[in-house]
Amino acid sequence: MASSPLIMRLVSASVAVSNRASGIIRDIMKSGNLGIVEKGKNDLQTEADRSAQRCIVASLHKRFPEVAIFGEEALDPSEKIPAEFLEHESDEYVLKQECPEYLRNVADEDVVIWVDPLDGTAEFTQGFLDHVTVLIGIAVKGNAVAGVINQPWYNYQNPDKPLGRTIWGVMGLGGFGFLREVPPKDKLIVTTSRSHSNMLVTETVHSLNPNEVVRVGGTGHKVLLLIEGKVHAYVFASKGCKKWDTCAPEAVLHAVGGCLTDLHGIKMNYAKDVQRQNTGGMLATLMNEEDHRGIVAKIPELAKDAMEQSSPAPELDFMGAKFGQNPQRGSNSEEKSNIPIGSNKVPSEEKKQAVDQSAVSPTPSTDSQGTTSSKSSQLSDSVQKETCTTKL
Ligand SMILES: Nc1ncnc2c1ncn2[C@@H]1O[C@H](COP(=O)(O)OS(=O)(=O)O)[C@@H](OP(=O)(O)O)[C@H]1O
Ligand SMILES: [Mg+2]
Repeated sequence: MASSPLIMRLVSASVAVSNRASGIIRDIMKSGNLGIVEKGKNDLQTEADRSAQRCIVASLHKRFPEVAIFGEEALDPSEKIPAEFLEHESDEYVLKQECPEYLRNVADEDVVIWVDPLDGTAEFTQGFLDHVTVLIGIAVKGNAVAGVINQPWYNYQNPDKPLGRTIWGVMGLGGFGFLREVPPKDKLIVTTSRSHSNMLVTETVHSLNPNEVVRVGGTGHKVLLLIEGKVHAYVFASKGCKKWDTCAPEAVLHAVGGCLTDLHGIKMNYAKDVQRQNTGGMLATLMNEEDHRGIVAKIPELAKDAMEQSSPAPELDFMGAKFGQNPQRGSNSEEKSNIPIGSNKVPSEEKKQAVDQSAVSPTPSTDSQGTTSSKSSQLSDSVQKETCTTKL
């Protein structure tokens, strides 16, 4: 039997290796020996970040030696990797899926893999374990086309259910491993950073007149909130986010018809020679291009002036569609056998709901209803509620 196209082999290997990395992260937390190192201001690294990266990069490199892989952590490439860190298996369910036509002949040299072995390190060290994700993003000619988001502590409050989950997606195929709900139509819920906030980050969020602000850790976690329909937009007016933070989340968003751009509305470039920082800030939505651009238009000039203009990825010929015109969208389930988001096999009712969602037109609120968090003093009067999930 002919082997699957490179992209599907990469995704299936990434799903399997993300599960192993997730187990390593949980084991290190259980051991209580986090080995915290301060890389810079407000920038931590733990033994879990290091070990998870060793596992992911070594496993993928062994199987795909010609593919460029960049991980967040600067580690010694010559160090010996323990045998139990190497994942040799692939996810069979991924391999059974059909590769979208436009990705069938991708060559090794067209691909860059961006790895954040533990997104949300600050929250990890503080015990906000459900904010943690493992991110493996796959870019083709600079475009984020496939990604895996593994959440090691999903279901931690429900011991009857399996701990952890793996969400993955391929642009043109769909997104798998999660349930999507239509977000509320009569309000605007915005998510942003919990641990890397400042006046500009906060003011930019408030300029959108949100009814609710959800401050949680991790880029992966926030994009999960977006694709599950718990928030309408993820806004971050900071240059601090890096390519390994955004590549996998952006790819999963693309797979379900969403988009991630800088605050000027320019899409990110994930080619191997790009600068690592997303200096244009970031905006992610699961809206159509017009609505996404509507949010971009509301970002204040002050925030745009403070951010650089990103150099966009070259246009990828995606089945004739351009950025924001990804026709895929639908519903999904945690069960692997269920219909993937983005599949053309989406039932019509689910399709309708999803289309309705894309037409969300936020109603600005003018009354202050009080807030629920200690950050409440920073909120503008229009914000009714600010939330932060509880510690384990
Ligand atoms: N220096 C700096 N400045 C501003 N923002 C930054 C910085 N470093 C990382 N990030 C943002 O931090 C989040 C996750 O990053 P990491 O996975 O590297 O972990 S850590 O929390 O920073 O330790 C993620 O966002 P939040 O979790 O929402 O804060 C990144 O976008
Ligand atoms: Mg990160």
